[in-house]
Amino acid sequence: MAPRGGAGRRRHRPRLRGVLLAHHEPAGLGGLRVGAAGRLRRWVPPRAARPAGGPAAHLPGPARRGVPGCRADRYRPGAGPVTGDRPSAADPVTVDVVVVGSGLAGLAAATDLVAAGRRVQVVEALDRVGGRTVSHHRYGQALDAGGAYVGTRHTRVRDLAARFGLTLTPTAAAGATLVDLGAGPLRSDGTRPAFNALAVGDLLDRLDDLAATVPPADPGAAPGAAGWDRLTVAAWAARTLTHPDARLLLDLLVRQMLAADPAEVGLLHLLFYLASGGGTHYLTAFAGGAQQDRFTGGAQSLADRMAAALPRPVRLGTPVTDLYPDQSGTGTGRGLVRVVGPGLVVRCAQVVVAVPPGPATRIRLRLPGVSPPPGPPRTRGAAVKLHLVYERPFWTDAGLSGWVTAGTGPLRYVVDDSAGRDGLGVLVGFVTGPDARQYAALSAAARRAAVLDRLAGWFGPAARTPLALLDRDWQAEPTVEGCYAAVPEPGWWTTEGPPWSPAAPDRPVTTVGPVHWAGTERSPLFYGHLEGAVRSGQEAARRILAAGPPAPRRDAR
Ligand SMILES: Cc1cc2nc3c(=O)[nH]c(=O)nc-3n(C[C@H](O)[C@H](O)[C@H](O)COP(=O)(O)OP(=O)(O)OC[C@H]3O[C@@H](n4cnc5c(N)ncnc54)[C@H](O)[C@@H]3O)c2cc1C
Repeated sequence: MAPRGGAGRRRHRPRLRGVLLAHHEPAGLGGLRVGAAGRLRRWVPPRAARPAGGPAAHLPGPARRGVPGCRADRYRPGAGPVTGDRPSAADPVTVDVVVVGSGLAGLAAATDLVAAGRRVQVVEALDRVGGRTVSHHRYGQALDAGGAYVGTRHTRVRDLAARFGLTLTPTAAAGATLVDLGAGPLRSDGTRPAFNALAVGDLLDRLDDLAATVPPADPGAAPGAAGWDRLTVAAWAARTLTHPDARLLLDLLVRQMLAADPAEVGLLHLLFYLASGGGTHYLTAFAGGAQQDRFTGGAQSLADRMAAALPRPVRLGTPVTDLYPDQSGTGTGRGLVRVVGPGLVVRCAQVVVAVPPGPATRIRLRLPGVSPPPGPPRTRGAAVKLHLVYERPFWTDAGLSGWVTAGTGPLRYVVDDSAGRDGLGVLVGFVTGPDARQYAALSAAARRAAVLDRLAGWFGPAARTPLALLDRDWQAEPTVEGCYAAVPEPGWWTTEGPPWSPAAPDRPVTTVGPVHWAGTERSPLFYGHLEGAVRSGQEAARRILAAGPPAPRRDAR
């Protein structure tokens, strides 16, 4: 084994401590920071152009350089126990399982495999763990720039949180919410816009009734699947919903839940998502619903703790590029896989590829009989998440909860993530779908003006002077490609999906030979949620363990 902290070791340096956004933001959407004088400073360098060729050419420059955000010293970017500066190493390190990706799916798989005695190496493209969970700490408060909320039914995430000593904070909002459908804000006592109650009830019942006919494990088997898959949600609404309030609410729901335009989403995908996640009421509810709690110390703390508990440090800053059959082994060394990336060669019996569907297609599979990974190949989800930090939650003075639902962009949703009424005020905003694409194209000044003008219109002039305004564009993440989760093109489910069916030989499966695909997009339950990610990782580990103990390796180290 290569010595830890050898010549190639790059120590983690918290060079951007206190800075929210990372280097992989695109040109035109860097991190924004409001200075003491209230002026907004741009501090994130624009995205570098992609150089041609090179071992990691499939990732943009900043991703190869590594993205800061890792806080634990035991992660060793670009070095560590795996060794090697020798992609052709004749005698690379051998483990039982390599897990590609250190999001919650990969870490859940690694945690279970290690608990069962397997030697596991996690390899991560970025210089931090957590994937779509990223927490930043400002003014003593954790700000979740990615996945944040944990629902009452998200039992696997809750179990892991308890196991790793983490606490959850309820997100319940008190006070009136605002609804702005274009003619200025209206107060509402519920969390949903005060629409025509009959139209709303009818819409939600219809959606839930249709979703109840969609088996999450095989959406294509639903009686109406063929027609629903190619029909967009927008087309279905125009055809079926007569009340304008029902159409408007459906539009808002799709933008909120899927971060996509209803004209881009197939009806079957929406119904599957509802069936997978627990239905309209559960998915849109905070108290008692899918947004019941958030991690007190930030959602990334779960990934940080899971990674820190692994015997082998996560190998950071190393995008896996290829899976090769191992040619060097003899006897018991035969049948192994070589997992290769820049400066990385590791040999293993099994591989868990716990990366989102888009990036997964860029890992070259050179193993005989292993087909390209299944999964929605293209995604239409697009999200920018913002945090505005204020000296206090001043909106509560007016009896407001901090919640806003807007019919026009850029900010479609605002929620209150303040720790309490006596501390700092934290508003979280979401820009989704086509709004996110337009927002990302604006200059920094124009983005700031657009956000603060909107908030001032809802909460008054005090909204114009945040201590900090931070935004993160998930469209630009080369290791994710679309958020919150992959939204397949209309027609995908009945032609190529689902991405997990183990039974049907003519369909893609999540395990082919020694390769197991995981990630929230491989989970029939709670697809797109933290819970789906954990379940998929645990399922990959279960399949590996069910296959029996690893063969003894005379070359094992
Ligand atoms: C803005 C936003 C808000 C969200 N809000 C919520 C919420 O409130 N509640 C909720 O339940 N869910 C939410 N989600 C969704 C949730 O965050 C994801 O479902 C979940 O984190 C996905 O975990 P994963 O492990 O499947 O994938 P990821 O977290 O994407 O992890 C994949 C990892 O693989 C790495 N990787 C990619 N390619 C390679 C490679 N070639 N080699 C090595 N490593 C590679 C990536 O860098 C990444 O670390 C949100 C997501 C976003 C973006």
